[in-house]
Amino acid sequence: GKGHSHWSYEDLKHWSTDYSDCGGTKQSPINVDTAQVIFSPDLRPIQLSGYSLPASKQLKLKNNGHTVVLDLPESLALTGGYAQQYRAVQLHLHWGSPSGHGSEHTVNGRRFAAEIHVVHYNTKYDSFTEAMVHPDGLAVLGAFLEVGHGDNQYYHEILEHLLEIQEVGQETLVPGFNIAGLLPANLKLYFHYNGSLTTPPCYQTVKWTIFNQTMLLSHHQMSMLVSTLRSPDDEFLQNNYRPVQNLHGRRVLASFQ
Ligand SMILES: NS(=O)(=O)c1c(F)c(F)c(SCCc2ccc(C(=O)O)cc2)c(F)c1NC1CCCCCCC1
Ligand SMILES: [Zn+2]
Repeated sequence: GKGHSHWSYEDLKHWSTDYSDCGGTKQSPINVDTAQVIFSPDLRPIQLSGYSLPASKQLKLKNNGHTVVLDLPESLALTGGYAQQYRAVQLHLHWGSPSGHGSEHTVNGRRFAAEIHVVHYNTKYDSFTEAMVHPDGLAVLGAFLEVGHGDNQYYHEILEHLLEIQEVGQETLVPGFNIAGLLPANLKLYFHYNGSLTTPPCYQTVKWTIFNQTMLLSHHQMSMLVSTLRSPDDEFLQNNYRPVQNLHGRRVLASFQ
């Protein structure tokens, strides 16, 4: 997109000179200190509708130089858990390298191997470009990825195509599948806070939901994720995570004790 391409995870200090919101007081990601979260029993289970897509529905998968993005149809709707309805825009991943973890959010200082973000916009606005400049404009669902036993069949639907989009700007088509399979089965246990996009323009317009349950991928799948895509400087695209940001007094809510 316009202006996105010249920033990098190496020169984080310049983000706020080019994009003023990046220096704001409601930035993401954050560290979740579980001793400081506020148990909020009124937080409802997250409900996903229309997430199961037929294989006939082709989805665009792109290496945009900063991550791998799967465009999502607006038919995917986020209903429970938020006061208003949100519709899907895209999903993407953040990861580390063979020698280190790369989730964006951390829990009690622990960084997980990787993190998925499913980005939605509030349907009271006409489009996500309009929504993303309003404080209640965006809702992002986040889940941590770790190495476990056996391949994850849902992540396989994306990871098996990474070789087709190794270079920046390359895109391919992926047959539809149940996108909900990329997120935990238990959508009741999550942290919730108000924050921002973790990339320029860093708009402070995201209601974040970070699930407590972690997704498990095989070791081979995780190594595919961290060592396939190339970045603009033709190195491996790795460590595409922003350091955690100061809470500046924000409270993190938890739907569980
Ligand atoms: N964690 S996050 O949600 O803030 C996030 C990142 F951390 C991201 F790193 C990204 S990718 C970087 C932004 C970008 C670059 C190029 C293109 C393109 O060529 O199409 C598109 C986007 C990325 F796309 C997103 N999500 C986007 C934020 C960018 C602008 C609005 C689009 C929806 C959400
Ligand atoms: Zn993200």
